[in-house]
Amino acid sequence: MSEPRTLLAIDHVSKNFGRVTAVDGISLDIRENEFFALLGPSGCGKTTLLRMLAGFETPSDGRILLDGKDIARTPPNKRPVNLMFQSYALFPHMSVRANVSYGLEMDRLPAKEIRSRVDAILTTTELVPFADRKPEQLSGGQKQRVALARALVKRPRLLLLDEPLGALDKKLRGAMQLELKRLQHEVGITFVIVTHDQEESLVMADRMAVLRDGKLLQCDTPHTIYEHPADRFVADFIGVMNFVPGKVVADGVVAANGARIAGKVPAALSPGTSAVASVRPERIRLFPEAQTANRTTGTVEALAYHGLDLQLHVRTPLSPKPFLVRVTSDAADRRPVSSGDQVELGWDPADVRIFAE
Ligand SMILES: Nc1ncnc2c1ncn2[C@@H]1O[C@H](COP(=O)(O)OP(=O)(O)OP(=O)(O)O)[C@@H](O)[C@H]1O
Repeated sequence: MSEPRTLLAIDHVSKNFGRVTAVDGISLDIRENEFFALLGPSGCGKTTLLRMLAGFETPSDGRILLDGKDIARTPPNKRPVNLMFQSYALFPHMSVRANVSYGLEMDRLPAKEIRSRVDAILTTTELVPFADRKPEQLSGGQKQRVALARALVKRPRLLLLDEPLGALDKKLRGAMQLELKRLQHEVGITFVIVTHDQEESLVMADRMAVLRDGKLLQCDTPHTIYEHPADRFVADFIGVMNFVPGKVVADGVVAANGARIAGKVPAALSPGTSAVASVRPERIRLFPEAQTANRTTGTVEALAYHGLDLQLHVRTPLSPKPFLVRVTSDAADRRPVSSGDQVELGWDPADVRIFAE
């Protein structure tokens, strides 16, 4: 397979607002035709970074290269970049078609070309039946698609989306996540989306960057970030993780109560240092086979059905917080458990991740 081409190179970019460093020396490459997510808790600097890509903020330091050309100081309207706002910013008095045509009319394109481009994008976004309606006559999801159509019709090299699904209810969000991904692949435009919703990035992104306090913690595929988080913060922020605090030994961590959790110790952690061993809820087995290396017993404190799986909270001697364990409903049916039961838990050393405290 050929190497993916870099469309946008963010090179040691920082942004200070007075004494606040909102973005702190971030470098990352975004590839052509990629669905890329910027993710992090509130205040981590993701919106500021997006605004610098759009041209609404100028970096205090560093370069932003689009196709190798530094655009850090190019005004927004001179960049082949479009920003879709969370509020959609549709013109209320104009029809869907007029909203979508507007940008091309401002660019003074020939009427025939405008018509064919607008028709094509209305079809892609499944808005043809609503072309003559005003925004107030549309549902939230339809408005979102109009905003998207309006941004895409200009054929930007890069489309920036700031919390694009933030205004939608949970069920519609799920549907639109898949819809957005489909559209992105269909139009072949690079998308950079900002979100604080880790589930959303896992579902949609080809690759994602996790930010905290203006710094880049990890940039990779959702799968790698989920399976091999760079540090404890990422492990905790993405998905659910069980943590066992303790001290490093050669081949694992010894918990406070003396139990040993076997796992691969990162080279940077020398024996005797404080660390946490961690394991995902779906990697834990109830009533494991005898040879399972890591095991503990605990008491079921609570259980909740989530359709396909059952989530258990199990109090163990390993950590102050109950372990979260996810078992399939099938497995739970074969050997039912209820609140108050004593259970055995087991997991493999290969599923253990060890981090500095
Ligand atoms: N114009 C500004 N002047 C001063 N400080 C700012 C300005 N814009 C952002 N900041 C600060 O920079 C930091 C990063 O803000 P930013 O909006 O980029 O975060 P965010 O990750 O997008 O957060 P949220 O998810 O809450 O929108 C915050 O501490 C914020 O208060």
